[in-house]
Amino acid sequence: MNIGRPLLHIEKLNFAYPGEPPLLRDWSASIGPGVTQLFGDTGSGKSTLLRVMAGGLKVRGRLVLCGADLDTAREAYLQNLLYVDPGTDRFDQVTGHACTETLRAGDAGFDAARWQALVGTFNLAEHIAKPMYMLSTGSKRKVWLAAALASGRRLILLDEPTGGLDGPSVRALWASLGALAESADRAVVVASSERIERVPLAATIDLI
Ligand SMILES: Nc1ncnc2c1ncn2[C@@H]1O[C@H](COP(=O)(O)OP(=O)(O)OP(=O)(O)O)[C@@H](O)[C@H]1O
Repeated sequence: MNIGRPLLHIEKLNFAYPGEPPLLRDWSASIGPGVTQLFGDTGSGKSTLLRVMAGGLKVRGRLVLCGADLDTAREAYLQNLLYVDPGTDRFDQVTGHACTETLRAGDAGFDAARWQALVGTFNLAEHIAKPMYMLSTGSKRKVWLAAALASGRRLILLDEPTGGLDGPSVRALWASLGALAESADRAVVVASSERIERVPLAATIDLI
């Protein structure tokens, strides 16, 4: 387990979808280095909370990532994180390569050798030049995961990352997350409705 300085501070968040009961009520947390699991049943709000952390939903409260306040330094905040909504159609019309270029833009710490190795392990070589709309759900997810796992950004947000993945890819994912679990200055938040037992967790956030 890593005990390090928190990278993401979350203070008194309040959020409700229009016409729905609140999902977050004065909710605060700190995310430190290593792997943190966001755990909860279906519908408990895991995906919503990731979207909030990624600055994609308007909330009341405060989010500060590596000293950058989402409200007052939005660009600096977003520059430090990587998140792809698994339901997005944002990349459908571009190739896996172009998608990766977008996800690594401005990321000085992006590890191109690691990315190349992941493309091999994920069996993506024959798909990476195709438009994303042609890829299966699992292959699309692998393109995003390869970019995320090779990223040098300080906060990586993964929503049910094993969804649609074959066995070897799931093992490669856990191996990469196992290495990130040792990190002293980078955080990964993994939303999952199943308890993670394959990597040592820095923390678990239970959404009940
Ligand atoms: N765009 C939306 N508008 C209104 N309600 C929404 C919207 N997105 C999600 N919800 C509701 O918010 C609640 C939390 O959903 P969310 O997808 O965040 O949960 P989750 O824990 O990620 O679930 P799952 O494990 O099924 O992905 C659910 O009741 C859901 O129906």
